[in-house]
Amino acid sequence: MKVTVVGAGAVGASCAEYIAMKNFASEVVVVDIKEGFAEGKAMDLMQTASLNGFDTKITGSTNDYSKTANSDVAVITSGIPRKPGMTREELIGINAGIVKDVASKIIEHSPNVIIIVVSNPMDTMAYLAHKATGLPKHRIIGMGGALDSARFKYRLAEALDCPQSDIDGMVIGGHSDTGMIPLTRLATRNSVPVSEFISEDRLNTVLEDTKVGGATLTKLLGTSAWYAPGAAVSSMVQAIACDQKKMFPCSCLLDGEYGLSDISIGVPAIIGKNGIESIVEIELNDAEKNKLTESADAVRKTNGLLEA
Ligand SMILES: NC(=O)c1ccc[n+]([C@@H]2O[C@H](COP(=O)([O-])OP(=O)(O)OC[C@H]3O[C@@H](n4cnc5c(N)ncnc54)[C@H](O)[C@@H]3O)[C@@H](O)[C@H]2O)c1
Ligand SMILES: O=C(O)C[C@H](O)C(=O)O
Repeated sequence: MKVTVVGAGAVGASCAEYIAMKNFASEVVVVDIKEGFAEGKAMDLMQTASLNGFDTKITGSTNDYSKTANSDVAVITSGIPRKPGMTREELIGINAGIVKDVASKIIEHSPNVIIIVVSNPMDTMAYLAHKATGLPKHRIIGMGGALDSARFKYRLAEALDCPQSDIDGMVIGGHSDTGMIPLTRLATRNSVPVSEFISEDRLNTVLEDTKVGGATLTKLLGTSAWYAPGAAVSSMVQAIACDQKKMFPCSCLLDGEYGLSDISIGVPAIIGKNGIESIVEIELNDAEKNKLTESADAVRKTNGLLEA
């Protein structure tokens, strides 16, 4: 399994590191536009191999996509991150051009690749990658829901004062401060609804904290987060590499599922060797359906900016 990671910045490097640490890929090629940066990150990471016990070969390249040839999976993290006080949507002006350019270069050298889009605003960037490459819809996946769900579980475990491993929960909808839909009704602690353990008010606080999870970290760090994003991407790459058929909420190009079409937005999907193996249509109640419609309207509004 050969994996390309475009963008050797905070998220790209974290993603390459977690992929290597999980030891399922033979090769990771990191690409960046900044001269020598990807080569430097790759060398630094390779010098952890004997310490951390992995055999994955990590190499770096300054914008030479021939090095990425025949990648099975490519992760797009290139682009600018937000600063405190910004929304992800404000990044579209710079990131759209970068994602479009990078996606075309990737498939030029790896025609059978599965692309995972990370750059923000992620749902719109995934949609753009579909439009720019024309790849079959199962081969472009946006990463957002896996991260948002991990943050939801973190917040739930904090509220219930229990280990995160006791918690199950999922966030669907757009990967934005207002568009995320943490499915509190379906969240459980060892199969028991979390509402049995905490009050409705506390659950609402968990919901709101989850939605602004990225903004909270951006305020603390001065730039956006990278450890959990890198870990979330590496889990999705592993699901493809090992054909795990694992369910992740992720941004999928919809064709009638959940009553939505021609939009990429977070819904549960089975991820395996073909990328998106299938989309899982769970029964939502009316309130959840309305939230998904509102979230989709907001993503469409951002998609509209691509034509501007
Ligand atoms: N979807 C998510 O859940 C999620 C999570 C975290 C971050 N992000 C997004 O990921 C992106 C990267 O974040 P970061 O913190 O790693 O930023 P960063 O600034 O640390 O790294 C971005 C890297 O992209 C490189 N780059 C820019 N243009 C390029 C091009 N044309 N080709 C190759 N490389 C190029 C830069 O040189 C830089 O090294 C941001 O848009 C951020 O908002 C998304
Ligand atoms: O918050 C951001 O801008 C980055 C990313 O989308 C995140 O959720 O961490």
